[in-house]
Amino acid sequence: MAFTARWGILATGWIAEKFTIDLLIDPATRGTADVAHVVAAVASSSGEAQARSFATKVKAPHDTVCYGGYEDLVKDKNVDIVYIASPHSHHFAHALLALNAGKHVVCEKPITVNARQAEILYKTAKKNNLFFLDAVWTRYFPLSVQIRQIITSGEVGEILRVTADTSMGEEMDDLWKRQKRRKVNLDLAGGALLEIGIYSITWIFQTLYHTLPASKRQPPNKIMSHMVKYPETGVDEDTTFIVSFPTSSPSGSSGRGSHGVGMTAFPLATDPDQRGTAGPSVRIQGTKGEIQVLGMPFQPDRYKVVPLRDGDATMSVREVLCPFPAGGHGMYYEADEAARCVREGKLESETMPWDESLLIMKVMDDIREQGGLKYPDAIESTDLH
Ligand SMILES: NC(=O)C1=CN([C@@H]2O[C@H](COP(=O)(O)OP(=O)(O)OC[C@H]3O[C@@H](n4cnc5c(N)ncnc54)[C@H](OP(=O)(O)O)[C@@H]3O)[C@@H](O)[C@H]2O)C=CC1
Ligand SMILES: O=C1OC[C@@H](O)[C@H](O)[C@H]1O
Repeated sequence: MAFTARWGILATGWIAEKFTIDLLIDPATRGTADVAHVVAAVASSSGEAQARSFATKVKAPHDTVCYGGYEDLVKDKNVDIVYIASPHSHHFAHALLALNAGKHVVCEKPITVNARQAEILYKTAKKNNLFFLDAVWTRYFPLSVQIRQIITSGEVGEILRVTADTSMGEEMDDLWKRQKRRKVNLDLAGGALLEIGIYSITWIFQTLYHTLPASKRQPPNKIMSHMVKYPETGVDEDTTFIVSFPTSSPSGSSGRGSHGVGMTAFPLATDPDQRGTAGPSVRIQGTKGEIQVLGMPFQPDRYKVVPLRDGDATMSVREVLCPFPAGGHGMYYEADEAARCVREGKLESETMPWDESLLIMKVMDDIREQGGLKYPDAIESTDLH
């Protein structure tokens, strides 16, 4: 009998819609039989009518309860897990609200503005015996699981370098002046690094750090970066970084270490013609070959394993397709992971342990400090007024 997770959706913006539609897709379509999901409630800070309109738009069941405020949602006894989909400037406050009301939490990326806030959330989850998931969706894709397995199998050798580029090809003034977007708003913790650079960091961490045995994982020993600001608002529009690790994957025994080169930008494009002619967005380079990830780093749907030529004519390139079943966006994989963890009484997922999530926030803090990107005190603070 499948375990059914009862979800409460906090906020009704762009990603909340994608996530909720995915939750409503029959898990059988992706071969999942052990967990299921119901959308128990939806809350909008813009009022109950907005929550109702969202529920109708995503085709939530008629008995989905709609609230005109987040405080009511977290009190709902029929909600097990709250999905936080507000801007990241507000994740700290909203996740704390849910944890203090005794709810498990799945929080959109980046989980907070800085590591200090993330640390408080994880401590609170632990103290209250609640599950908390850093919902950086790509990590939970079968494609990511398969790639991590290929690395740990040793097939592509010792991984020495990873490059990852998450750049959207968007016009800055259009983003800001015409669309008034959250993504470039300093008050909402906008900027390329936190918004999309986190995917480049995710690839660096899930390949160079997470694939090591837990006992051999060590924090980066060097972080270098270059940041370009968007003058209108002061957020970063273009950031490049190198993150070095003392040991290399998969064995962790080599003294060579490894490094990841991450790129992220709004005005430049990873895939300028949207036909993939620029090549892989992520390259995971090992001593016996490499894995090339195709498609944008946040939602890739295929990868190639390319052996290093060593004269063996039998070696060939293998391309693996990982489509998203039932027309889904791919967010159901993180939902399934959360439901499984809650069913098993786990507080954290092995796919994204709390200490790794915290380390990623620390790397972003470091890069921001190097670039002089500070957000207003109101959203960097750990005090809630
Ligand atoms: N995993 C992924 O692929 C993606 C993740 N994200 C992440 O999800 C979060 C939300 O992004 P997105 O959906 O694009 O954002 P939107 O601006 O589309 O939606 C955010 C929603 O948050 C609520 N909200 C609460 N407080 C505020 C506030 N002060 N200002 C604005 N909105 C507020 C509003 O909902 P209401 O009025 O109903 O309360 C609003 O609609 C971000 O942290 C982002 O990084 C974003 C895009 C893709
Ligand atoms: O997090 C994200 O991933 C998907 C992108 O389309 C989106 O702009 C970004 O916010």
